[in-house]
Amino acid sequence: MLQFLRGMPKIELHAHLNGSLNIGSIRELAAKVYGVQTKEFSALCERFIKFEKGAKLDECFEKFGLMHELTATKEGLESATELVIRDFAKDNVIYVELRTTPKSNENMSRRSYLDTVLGVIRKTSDLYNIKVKLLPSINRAEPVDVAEETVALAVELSAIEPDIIVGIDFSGNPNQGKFKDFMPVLNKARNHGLKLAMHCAEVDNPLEIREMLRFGMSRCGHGTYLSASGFEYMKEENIPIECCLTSNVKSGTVANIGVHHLKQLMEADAPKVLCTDDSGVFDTTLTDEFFLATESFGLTRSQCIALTMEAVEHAFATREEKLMLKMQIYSYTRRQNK
Ligand SMILES: CNc1ncnc2c1ncn2[C@@H]1O[C@H](COP(=O)(O)O)[C@@H](O)[C@H]1O
Ligand SMILES: [Zn+2]
Repeated sequence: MLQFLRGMPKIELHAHLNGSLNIGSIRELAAKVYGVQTKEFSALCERFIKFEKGAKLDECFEKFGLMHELTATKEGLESATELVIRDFAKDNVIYVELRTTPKSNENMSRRSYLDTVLGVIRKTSDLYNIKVKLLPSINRAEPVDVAEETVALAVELSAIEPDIIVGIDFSGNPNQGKFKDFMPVLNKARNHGLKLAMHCAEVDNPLEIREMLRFGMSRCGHGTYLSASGFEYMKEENIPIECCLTSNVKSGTVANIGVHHLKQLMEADAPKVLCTDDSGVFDTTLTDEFFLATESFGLTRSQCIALTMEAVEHAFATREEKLMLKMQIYSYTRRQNK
């Protein structure tokens, strides 16, 4: 099964750029950014992927600091973006929607942050034979005027790169910031034709969850705390839940893999996609996530293929792109069945 899943062409719809830097790539990047690698740095890396049992979601957000330091320069960000794209391609991901929060510091403005990432995407898609889209992220822990700048840039750049910038991600620590404050800016993005992928119901906040469902979205990140009626609503509206198994277990938003809502979504034939979230922080790959799903819920090969086809349906891609992706997946299944 593992071999079948490794070879399967896969679709990744929920991946944060900085969170997707795996340990090997962090070391590679650190060697570039800092010159030589120290023992202390290696020890730091080891600690970085360790999650104590009973870890809380808040702890995850502290971990991003390490990568943010490595990607604080144009060179660091360029290398990181290429490494992440390379690593997804190595795992036979044929289509990835990367999300990232544009950051400004003494080296870069938010515009140059996005330009840098876009430049690498343009350069590496063909090199690694992978289709890459970009969703600029709004970090809910930051002020609304930062979100406004991000959306203005996304709107402007999507007119220049409509094949790459296709949507906006709403993310950040769900225990910080109020969704309601971001509604006008998210609405603006939507009115400009950008799709909304929103982290929703990652923590138990019924009032906010209701506000988000009323507001609507194209895809829902996590949905770990959706109520029965919330799940029903998602099914009725054909809004897929982006299920990130390892992320949810390690960050403690589901008690254990056995009770993950993927099982419920499969049984209800409700829309869902399997994703990694932060493959670096959570030390996983999309292949690992599929394997975990087969081990935990008994998914068969054909169910894995069906899940992949479902991901194509929910991708923010054009009809032609979806057709090409489906053909690649179909041709893999035909080769396997020979
Ligand atoms: C664990 N579940 C999660 N829930 C909410 N937001 C998350 C997240 N995982 C990652 N991020 C968001 O993505 C950023 C890292 O990538 P970028 O610097 O943007 O590329 C984090 O700082 C956080 O804002
Ligand atoms: Zn996420």
